[in-house]
Amino acid sequence: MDLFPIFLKLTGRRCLVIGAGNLAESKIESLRAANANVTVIAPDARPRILDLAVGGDITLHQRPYEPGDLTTQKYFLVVTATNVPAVNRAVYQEAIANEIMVNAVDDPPFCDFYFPSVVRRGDLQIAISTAGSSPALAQRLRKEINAQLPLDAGDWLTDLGNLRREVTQMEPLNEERKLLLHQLAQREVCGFDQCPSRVLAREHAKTNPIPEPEPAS
Ligand SMILES: C[C@@]1(CC(=O)O)C2=NC(=C\c3[nH]c(c(CCC(=O)O)c3CC(=O)O)Cc3[nH]c(c(CC(=O)O)c3CCC(=O)O)/C=C3\N/C(=C\2)[C@@H](CCC(=O)O)[C@]3(C)CC(=O)O)/[C@H]1CCC(=O)O
Ligand SMILES: NC(=O)c1ccc[n+]([C@@H]2O[C@H](COP(=O)([O-])OP(=O)(O)OC[C@H]3O[C@@H](n4cnc5c(N)ncnc54)[C@H](O)[C@@H]3O)[C@@H](O)[C@H]2O)c1
Repeated sequence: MDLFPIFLKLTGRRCLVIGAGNLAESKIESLRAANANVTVIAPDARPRILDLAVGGDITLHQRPYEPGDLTTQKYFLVVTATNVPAVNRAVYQEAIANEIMVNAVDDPPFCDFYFPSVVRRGDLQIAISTAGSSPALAQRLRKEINAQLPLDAGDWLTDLGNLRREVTQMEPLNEERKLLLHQLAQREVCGFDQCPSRVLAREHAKTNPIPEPEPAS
């Protein structure tokens, strides 16, 4: 299956979850981790989901799904995770009819995207897909990568990203800048002004300065 891998920006986007059980909870958490605006519809909700609703972190409608629920608001994405396959399929049909991306959890024919298995350290995310061939393998690979990836990889990436922004302000977009950025991506980087990698970047900028603008004639 030729799936297209992308990382979506969901901040503030309206996302709807039908069902508030075990599987819904993990989807709600991953949508919230991306700062999505989450609405949940289910007659019974797990305690964690109730807490999120009470805290104002999500909107919860404690009732069964009704046809038309997907169009009361403009939703970007829908996840259906009830324990009633007929409900999940009705939600899928309504989503398709309204061109809304939909995932019926653990029900591949009724998904137009799949959830990956994810290893995360801050902004660094490694998402694993087997296209549904073996979720157990996706989970195993996640655990293996997780065990190998340093715990501070996210902090390091934050410092590296900040230094990269400094470099892109000091040097023009050319082959030398690209080589420097590859070099920095292999080094220790910290937030201090006198960090050796930052000193190296400043020295490098002297050999590759941003050209002066042409004088106006
Ligand atoms: C990655 C992960 C993300 C997440 O769920 O957020 C995820 N499943 C995870 C775990 C997991 N799921 C299952 C097991 C039992 C072992 C096994 O079956 O292998 C385990 C492992 C366990 O729990 O031990 C059962 C299962 N899953 C699907 C079916 C239906 C079918 O195969 O027909 C069945 C049979 C249901 C039944 O028996 O009725 C289908 C899907 N599951 C997907 C995602 C999508 C494809 C992912 C991919 O392979 O690329 C897809 C297609 C749709 C979707 O739901 O998006 C998460 C890993 C979390 C982690 O990292 O730990
Ligand atoms: N939990 C697992 O590990 C697992 C694994 C594989 C498959 N599944 C299947 O996935 C489905 C969901 O699993 P779960 O563990 O999250 O179930 P669950 O029983 O914990 O939760 C089901 C949720 O669906 C809601 N619901 C029921 N009817 C509804 C309706 N008409 N409208 C809106 N919400 C409704 C319930 O209120 C509840 O919140 C089940 O079909 C289950 O068999 C679960």
